[in-house]
Amino acid sequence: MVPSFSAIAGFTLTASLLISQYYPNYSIRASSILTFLALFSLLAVVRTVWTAVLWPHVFSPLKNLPEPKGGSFLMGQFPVILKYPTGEPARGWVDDIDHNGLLRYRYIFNAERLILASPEALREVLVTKNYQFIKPPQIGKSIGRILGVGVLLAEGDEHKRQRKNLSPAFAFRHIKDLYPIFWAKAREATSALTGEFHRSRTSDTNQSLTVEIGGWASRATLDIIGVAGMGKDFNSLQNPRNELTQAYQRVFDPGKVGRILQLLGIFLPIWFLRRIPVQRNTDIREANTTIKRTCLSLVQDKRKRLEKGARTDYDILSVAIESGGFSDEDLVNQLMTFLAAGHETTASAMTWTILLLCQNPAIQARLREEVRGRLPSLSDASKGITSTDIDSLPYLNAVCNESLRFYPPVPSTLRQAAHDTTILDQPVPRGTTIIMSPWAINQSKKLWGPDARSFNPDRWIDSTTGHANNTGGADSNFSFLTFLHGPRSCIGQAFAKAEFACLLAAWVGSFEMELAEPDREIDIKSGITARPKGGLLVKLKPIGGW
Ligand code: HEM
Repeated sequence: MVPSFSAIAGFTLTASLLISQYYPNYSIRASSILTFLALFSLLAVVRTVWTAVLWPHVFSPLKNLPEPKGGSFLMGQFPVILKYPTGEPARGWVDDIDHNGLLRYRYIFNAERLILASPEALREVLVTKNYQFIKPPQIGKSIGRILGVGVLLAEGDEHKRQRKNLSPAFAFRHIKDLYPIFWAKAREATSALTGEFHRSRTSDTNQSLTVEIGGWASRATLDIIGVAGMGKDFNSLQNPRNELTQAYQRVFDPGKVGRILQLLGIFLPIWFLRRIPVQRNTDIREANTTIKRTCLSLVQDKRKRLEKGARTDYDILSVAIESGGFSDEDLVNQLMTFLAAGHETTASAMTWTILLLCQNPAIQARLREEVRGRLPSLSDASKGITSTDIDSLPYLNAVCNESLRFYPPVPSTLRQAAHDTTILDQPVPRGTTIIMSPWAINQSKKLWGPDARSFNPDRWIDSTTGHANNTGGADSNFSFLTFLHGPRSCIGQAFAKAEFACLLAAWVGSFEMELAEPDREIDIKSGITARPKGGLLVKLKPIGGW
């Protein structure tokens, strides 16, 4: 195990103080500072030569794995990774390089990274040896302030315990009762958009309304997780300037400074980075205060209600309180996790789907026909929907699945080998970073066939029966990685799919949609979730008669 730079700094500081005190002849100009600097520089150079040159090029057991051609001697593929959106380089490598399920690439200063490129490799890491691979600890230290230190960041037995206590809230028998809430919020979003249309309409020629659809999606999904997950309506659809919405808006857009801080995190301790006086750090601090305060008041209100003997609710918060397994501080952390993990992801899915439907007007029209033909009108508030109404629409579900395949909201995620282990019999040293890229796997031609990179909802419909199929035609479940698999897969998958289908059905049934800037090239904004860079401007044209 190679000592970290901070360990080297600690060691050399102690050594130089001792040398100056007891062996002054060996110190540099009798100065402990100069001795420290000289010793630290020497050890830092030795460490760098070992980790950046000798280990990856000569000694590493991973050195013979296939890797992308043409990396820099010292920086490997880091320049390519930096240039393209998260997950994009891996998408090419998984298909273009011959491999047996594992690929290696070299990151900054040749730090080795292993891409899992086959269903077998993914199964081993996500299921068979799940707890041998942890989330890299620096993730918790950096985004933990926004994500909360809850089930998403817990490890080992602690993760098992938390997941078990939270699981009842996500069982389908409970999620199915939430469809009416999802539908009601979808209706509210649609009428808010229609209201905007009427307000902005200045003449009869002004037939459509241009909106940044990603912002609307985020506010709708934040309100949904509030009502359905915590029994609280944040009202961000009605009030876009709401404190919580703004807090998330700021932190989910890291900008250049955020990305630089993230890279510096590889070398410098997080406590130091947090103290750098840049706006990004202020934004995170303020967002953390707002989000924590909101979650604490939710926990306190819910506890009071339950103590007064109110009927037990079955939202995530009530289930977590009733399990008895969480202190108030734990509960605040869990709520922070669900708020963050549970709204930005689904909003990203909505945004990409609207883009795809604008780019494919025939698919949009076919979906609208199914929705308007089979679901009750949104304008009739007395007519609710059930889970069966939504789940029995084959084309709606096909479009949702295909969009989640095509643009997975989390394009890439990381693990780290907790100790020396193997994947597909390949020795993997402790500390190796493992990359799982839903984007690369979901669009791999090796796994999905030659049309893997086309948006084709029909792959999710059985051509003979016309019914939905659950595989999209892929041979393995592990070819669809959007929610991962195994004990650490997305706990909110059923929740997400249901709210996504309801929102999409309501929007597509109510508006014709086209891109406001059809010639603009869509760049992808990197981050934990992927979004179109600069937002997505869409022209909405309300269509009556439903
Ligand atoms: C389309 C929407 C969504 C997508 C694509 C998605 C995707 C994911 C992915 C890929 C992970 C695994 C991350 C990792 O381990 O590296 C994950 C975990 C998680 N997701 Fe989701 N998610 C979505 C919606 C939701 C919703 C709505 C909720 C809550 C209501 C939620 C709660 C969670 C939680 C708590 C975890 C951590 C699970 C664990 O570690 O045991 N997600 N999600």
